[in-house]
Amino acid sequence: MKFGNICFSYQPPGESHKQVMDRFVRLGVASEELNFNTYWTLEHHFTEFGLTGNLFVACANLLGRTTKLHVGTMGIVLPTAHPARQMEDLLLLDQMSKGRFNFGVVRGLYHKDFRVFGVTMEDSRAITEDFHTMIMDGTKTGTLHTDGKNIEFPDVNVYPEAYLDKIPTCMTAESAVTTTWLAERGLPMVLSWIITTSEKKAQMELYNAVARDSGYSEEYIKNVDHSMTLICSVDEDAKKAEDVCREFLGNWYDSYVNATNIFSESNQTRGYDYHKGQWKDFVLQGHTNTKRRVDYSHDLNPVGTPEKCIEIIQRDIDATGITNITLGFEANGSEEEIIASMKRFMTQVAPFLKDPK
Ligand SMILES: Cc1cc2c(cc1C)N(C[C@H](O)[C@H](O)[C@H](O)COP(=O)(O)O)c1[nH]c(=O)[nH]c(=O)c1N2
Ligand SMILES: CCCCCCCCCCCCCCCC=O
Repeated sequence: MKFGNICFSYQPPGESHKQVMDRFVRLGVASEELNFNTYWTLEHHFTEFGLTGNLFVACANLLGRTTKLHVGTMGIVLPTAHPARQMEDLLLLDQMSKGRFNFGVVRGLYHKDFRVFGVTMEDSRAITEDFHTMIMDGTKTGTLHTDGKNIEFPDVNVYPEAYLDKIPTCMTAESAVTTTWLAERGLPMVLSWIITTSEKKAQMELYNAVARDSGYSEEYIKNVDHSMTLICSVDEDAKKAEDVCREFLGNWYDSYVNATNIFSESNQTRGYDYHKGQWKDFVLQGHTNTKRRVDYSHDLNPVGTPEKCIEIIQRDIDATGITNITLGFEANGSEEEIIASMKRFMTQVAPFLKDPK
């Protein structure tokens, strides 16, 4: 069983960038002190939704301040930077952290990122698949090679060479297309926090079926290091746990929707059907009302008493077989509440979670 802390570096109303960034660093150090295995960062640009635009820089700082903690990205928006630059950054962190960096990637959801970095958003899937393959192959051979479909450059040796024989990587998967692509390669998925247990189970069943058809053994499939993300607040007083997150999550969810234009009815961007369909379902369920959206989020995630948190997480473990659990304590708002929830999780929840039945 592995437990991680995921930190958005979201700037809530009334907080300065300095306060957000100071907390971001302190939560990373606290994660090691409280014996979390991992600390995860997210890449967002140009809005208050996330202040960490360069995750290699953010992770370098946290890896430099810690000695055991594994630090990962969840994830690098692969299509928006040159693969040689990303591979150099990856290899430097792998070497300098002695293998404590996890290269987690996403294909991106935010139109501003693509507009500013000069990439066509509708090409995000093809570019992500291309760049991820060339970078991970390059970490093994030392040479970065492109077939020229999405980017053109001569074969280059990229330094330093990898510290680890196999650098850990993962990719966030919400749609069946990404799930399938990862399964065909036996690569780890990061599952969403805002889908039901049965949807997580179905996603794992799809992955496992495609991985089998792609020739991976049952033993291999059983040991792929998938992770699931969850929002977490633990308190003996269930209502307090819910209320302490409510204001923060209400603002965060609004900021999320405002940061991307993909959910707008007039948006015609191809390649995001899953997200558009999910949002349409949410609208039909009344999630344009922030309170209802937060209520739904609370129903799906471990927010409440230790017993409720154990029940919800164990349900997902048993349904998916995933034992790499990444939690968003940041939803608790203040550093005091966040740390308190992290401590209660590690003493009153984590020790009681069991491997899948
Ligand atoms: C847990 C988790 C974490 C992230 C995301 C989503 C989820 C569920 N996404 C959104 C991401 O770019 C993308 O839209 C989907 O996650 C992947 O969609 P597909 O499955 O490829 O369709 C995301 N996007 C982004 O630009 N920066 C990020 O750090 C993240 N992190
Ligand atoms: C500051 C928010 C606290 C809640 C953290 C949520 C943790 C689980 C979800 C992590 C990914 C959410 C991604 C949303 C879209 C990404 O750009």
